[in-house]
Formats: sequence, structure tokens, C-alpha cells
Amino acid sequence: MTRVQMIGVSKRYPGRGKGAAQVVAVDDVSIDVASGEIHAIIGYSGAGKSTLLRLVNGLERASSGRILVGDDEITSLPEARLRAVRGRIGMIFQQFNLFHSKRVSKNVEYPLVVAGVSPAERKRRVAELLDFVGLGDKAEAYTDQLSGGQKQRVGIARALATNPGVLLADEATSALDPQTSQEVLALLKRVNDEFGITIILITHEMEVVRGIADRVTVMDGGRAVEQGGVFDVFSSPQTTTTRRFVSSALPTEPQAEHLEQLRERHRGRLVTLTFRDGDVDQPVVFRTLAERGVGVSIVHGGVTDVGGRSFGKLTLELIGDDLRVEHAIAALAQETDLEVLV
Ligand SMILES: Nc1ncnc2c1ncn2[C@@H]1O[C@H](COP(=O)(O)OP(=O)(O)OP(=O)(O)O)[C@@H](O)[C@H]1O
Repeated sequence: MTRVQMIGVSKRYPGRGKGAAQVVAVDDVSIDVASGEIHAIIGYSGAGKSTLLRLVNGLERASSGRILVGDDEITSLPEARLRAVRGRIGMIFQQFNLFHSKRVSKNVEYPLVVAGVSPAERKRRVAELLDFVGLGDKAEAYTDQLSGGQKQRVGIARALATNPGVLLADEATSALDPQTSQEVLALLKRVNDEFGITIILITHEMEVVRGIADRVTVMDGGRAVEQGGVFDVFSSPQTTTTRRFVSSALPTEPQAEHLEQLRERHRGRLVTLTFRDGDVDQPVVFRTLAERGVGVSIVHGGVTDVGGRSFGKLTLELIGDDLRVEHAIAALAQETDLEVLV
């Protein structure tokens, strides 16, 4: 069980070219990842995600701030000690980073050879790991004979070989099709559930966060701009970056252009209701409208699952006499999160 603490971490690179300003890739980021948590770091290209991950496993040194992995302070360890600590930090990559000319078993065995494990124990462990990732029958195959999903399974088996307390995943499912991506995410969830391994995954895909993460940090321009439980962050986004992510994967209110089209087809009043994990009883909404003699049709939105809780935005067209519609809106506004689209 391993906690990972990043405290005020920054990484600055010298500017490229004479007189160029330095690049602040990571800017005063603090993230406290609890032992056994799955923490997603999300952000667009250039936000500083990969740099932060390289600082956590000590591949690069932070310019300032502290990083602790369990009891080891990565930011102050000499290189020789860092090598030992890296054995307790597994890592998987978007492009899998396997040895293509080697058999699957040799890829998985490699970290055990480096760690000086005996041949008999290596053989036992490799068989156990390949069984765990569902590739027990592929031990003698060459990795370039495998599909993308199978290659990532080999990557996961290799990352687990030395029993790490933490697994770092760098865009681990970005090169995979949606179905295979879901299978790999399910495997990562098993790694977390069965071995209690803390997982930090960086991604630009909302589906990854929505599917398996407990908490999320949103990065933008090197800074952590939002942080918290997945449901809390995505159901009430505070920054433009988070809102853009949310709108790519969760139901939203119709955006300006779409709203125009909706108005052409729907002449009644348009309102958007937000539902957060059962805080509003949907039947109550429809009963309130019916009791007030207001007709309703759903014109946009939906309800979906975020971090195991339900979240939705429904845009409704309210149809009927103006006064009745006004009263219905006033009544709903008392009980729900309602926005009148003007
Ligand atoms: N070695 C380096 N030297 C100079 N600048 C760098 C270096 N590594 C990263 N950067 C810069 O730091 C910023 C953050 O890059 P980083 O790769 O960490 O972002 P990212 O969020 O992981 O994006 P991507 O998903 O595209 O990799 C970028 O502006 C990048 O150009």
C-alpha cells in the first residue's frame, strides 16, 4: 500500500534558442494520492502531464517541490538509491515499449532479471503474471504477433513483475480501439482491487476517468486547475478546461448553434434541468408539470454514469399557456437546478 505525495512541484526547462524564455512545464502542482486510490490526471496536449509522471518515477528531477512515494522522498534520493525505488514503481506506456524481437515471457521476465531473481522463481512468477493478464497461452509468442490490447496486457504483466506499490500509466489506452480500451481498463481495475496497487494514470480521454478513477486532477498550462472526486469535479466543473472535457463526454445543455436549431423546431419554452446523483426525483419533475397542465417533451441531453453515480442534463420543451408555463418554471426552480434557455 503506497501513498504518493506531490507537494508544490515545479519543473522548468531552459528555453530553446538564445534568449528564449524558460518553459515552465509543471508549475507548483500538489497532488496527494491516497494508498490504493486510482487517480487520473487529465489535460490537453502540453499541459504538463507526462513531465509530472517522469518526476514521480525519478526519470527527471523536479526544479522545486517534494515528491514522496511511500516513505521514499524521490526528490532528494541519490541516483543509486533511486534505481531500487523504481522497482517499486511500475509503468505502462501508450506505445507499450516492449522488446519486439523477444518472446512475451522474456519481456515479462526482464525486470526480474534486473532485480537478480533466481531462474526458478522467475519462471514461476512469469507464468503467474501471464495467467493473471489472460495470456497464459502466449508465453512463447513474439510480441509483434500480438494485438494492441494483448501488447498492453504484456506491458501490465511486466510492470507488475517486481510487485510495485504504485503503477503509473501514461496514456495506456490511447492507442487502442474503444472495446479493447475498456478491457484494458477493466484489467487495471482488477490490479487495483486485487493487489491494492495505487494507480496514477494520465490521459486526455474522459472515458478513462469516468470508467475507473476515484479522483481526478485537471491540468492546464502546467498547473493543477481543479481537483477532487470524479463525480464532484465533473458534475460541477469550475474552469473552462474542465467544462470542455465534460462537454466531450457528458450530457450538457445545447450549445449556441444547436440551440438555434432546437428553437426552430420547438416553439415552447426551453429549460435545462441538472440531475446530480438522485438529488432530484425525476417523477416529481414530470408530475409537477402534469399537475400544472404543462406539456413536455425532452429535446436534448440525457443521464449517464460518472464515477458510479448518476449525472444528467435534460433540456425540456415546456408547452402550454404562458402563465401556466411560468408557474411551472417557478415551482420547478424551487426543487431543482433549472436554467431557462433564453
Ligand atoms: N525536455 C524538455 N525540454 C523543454 N521543454 C519541454 C521538455 N519536455 C516537455 N517540455 C514542454 O513542457 C510542456 C509540457 O509537456 P508535457 O509533455 O509534459 O505535456 P503533456 O500534458 O504530457 O502533453 P502530451 O500529452 O502532448 O505529451 C510543453 O510545453 C513541452 O513542450
